[in-house]
Amino acid sequence: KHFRVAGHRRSQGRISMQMEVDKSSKQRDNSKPRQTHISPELANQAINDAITYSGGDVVVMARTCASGFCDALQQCYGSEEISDVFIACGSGLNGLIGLQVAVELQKRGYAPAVYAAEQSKHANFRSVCDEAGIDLHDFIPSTLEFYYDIVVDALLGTGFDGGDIRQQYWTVYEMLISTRLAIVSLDVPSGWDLSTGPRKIDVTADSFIKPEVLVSLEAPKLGSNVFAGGYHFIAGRHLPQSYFWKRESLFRLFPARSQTACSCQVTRFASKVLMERHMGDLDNSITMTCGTN
Ligand SMILES: NC(=O)C1=CN([C@@H]2O[C@H](COP(=O)(O)OP(=O)(O)OC[C@H]3O[C@@H](n4cnc5c(N)ncnc54)[C@H](OP(=O)(O)O)[C@@H]3O)[C@@H](O)[C@H]2O)[C@@H](O)CC1
Repeated sequence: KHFRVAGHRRSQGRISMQMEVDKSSKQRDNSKPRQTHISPELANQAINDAITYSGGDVVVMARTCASGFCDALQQCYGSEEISDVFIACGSGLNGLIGLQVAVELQKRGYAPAVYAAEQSKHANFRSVCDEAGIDLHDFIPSTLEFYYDIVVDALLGTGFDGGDIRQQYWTVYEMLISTRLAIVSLDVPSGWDLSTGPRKIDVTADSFIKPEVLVSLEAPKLGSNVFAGGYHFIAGRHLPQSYFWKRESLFRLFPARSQTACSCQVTRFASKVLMERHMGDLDNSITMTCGTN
């Protein structure tokens, strides 16, 4: 229901979707190359501006991001299909949003459990989890794959320094690399470089996180260009698209801005699956095209 389709029409055996776009699209300068992912510098600036937009309150910002993240997760894994969600949180804002994801998922009928790798810089995880009735772990259960259906990766985001993963994170990081459960990553898959994605050394060793779903916040980061999972959403959109294309050339236009809902999916495969869900059973022989791909 969050995938806003303005209308569709059949022509020459194809269905083309017209998606709502920001009014800012009318001001685009088409002489500049189209850019679809933002640089680390702009990503970090966007964090501060998103917080300012939220009245300077990181918890308010985190809740908005969490709500959009949960919309995305729910579109891929409905609460009637899965129940137990293991959420790995780091000490920064990424982890704070992970905590808010747990609270939101609990309200939506899932059974989330939180793992905190390190003490948070932003919240008292114990009191939030106790108040919401959410399990808080300080260890990774050896039976993880037996008890949980999916894993949320909210460990390291744009604040990852690009160096070796600190020792406190090793156990959970190893789990995220080796688990057979599907991973839903928040903003940036943990350990990925903001510009290039998984580091070369990790790719060579085939030792990096491969999420099935990626939920970018505000805008996709350059490194997510190499994301090869099935579904890529954007959520937590505090800032208008014009914010990005004014600062960094042109930005791909996404469907109309919504603060809480995940408002589009970036991956082609996801488009087809989601459109099928939204439009009912479709003839498989019909090729679908989507304005955002
Ligand atoms: N982009 C956007 O548009 C928006 C982004 N937003 C969100 O904000 C997040 C960024 O928040 P953030 O700055 O708190 O960074 P994040 O990644 O959560 O924390 C990093 C933590 O990890 C640690 N750490 C660092 N290196 C490490 C290492 N090698 N090994 C181990 N640990 C390491 C580091 O510790 P420190 O070095 O500081 O002691 C710090 O505590 C971003 O991901 C997104 O979710 C929203 O605000 C909305 C707009």
